Amino acid sequence: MNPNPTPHAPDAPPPDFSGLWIPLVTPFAGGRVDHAALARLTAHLAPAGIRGFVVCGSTGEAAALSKEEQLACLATVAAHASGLPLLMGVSGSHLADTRDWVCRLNAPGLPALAGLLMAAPHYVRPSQDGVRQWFTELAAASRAPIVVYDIPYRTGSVIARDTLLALAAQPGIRAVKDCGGDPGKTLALIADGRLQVLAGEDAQLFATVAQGGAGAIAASAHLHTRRFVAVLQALDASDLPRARAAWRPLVPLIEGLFAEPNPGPLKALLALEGWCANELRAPMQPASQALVERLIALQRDGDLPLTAPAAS
Ligand SMILES: O=C(O)C1=N[C@H](C(=O)O)C[C@H](O)C1
Repeated sequence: MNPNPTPHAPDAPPPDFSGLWIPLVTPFAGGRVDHAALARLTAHLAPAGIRGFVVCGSTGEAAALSKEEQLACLATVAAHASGLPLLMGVSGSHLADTRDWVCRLNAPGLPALAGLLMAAPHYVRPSQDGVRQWFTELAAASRAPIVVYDIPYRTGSVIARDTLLALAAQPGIRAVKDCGGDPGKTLALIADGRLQVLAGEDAQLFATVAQGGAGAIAASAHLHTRRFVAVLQALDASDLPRARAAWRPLVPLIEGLFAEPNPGPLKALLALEGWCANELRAPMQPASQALVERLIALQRDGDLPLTAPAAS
């Protein structure tokens, strides 16, 4: 495993996105980004065996952050990530504006990015030709390689299997975060082998990696981080009994964390552990009390006590 994917360049070795990536929450306090909490959480998670961090993904409530806030989050995470690689979330629906943002993220003076986690254009629902143009033009504008974020239930844009396979021919497009909800597409991409397939639905982590996927981007892994890493390591070692034993206790937790819109339930548990306030930006809402109580009971009565991530 290459420990530190390098920015894309024609003569550079292909970057390696395998392993576990944590899409960080963005802590808020009194309506502002709480950089002290973000720094503490980043520093705490970095030594847990993860591959790296995603800054400003959907879990990071990027849609509710200004561009300046996003750059400030990137700076804070870069300063506390112990040199781990960083992916920056990028989304939009205005091609020229998004290209400008991609260029800005690649500018000298900003933390070097291992890649951009790039969603299909949201709301506008272009044809597959339009989807291809979106990724092709943005990849061409980026020095950092692209991880295609396939998440039709958030964007409204389906990225068809053939479109992903066509995009795989482009040197700047190297991986996919798979939330596509199509097991056949997942398997076809793994079999094709040109794009590294990262599970983007936490509940799919085991199946995707067992079938040959390269890793996962999983919000749940803020909690019990070392156990998530152990699942991937056991799968990598083809040790199915060990992988299953590590995985099964995580499943009810993952179900609970996604029973209401992410990152509401996750932030509630992180707040109970003292990592951040239980605060989201509207229109996102904190998790319901009923779900929080269910999650607390799950942790209290199950195999996974609610503890600080690095100690789990
Ligand atoms: O921010 C992310 O990246 C993730 N987002 C997904 C979502 O909420 O749609 C969940 C996944 O765990 C990672």
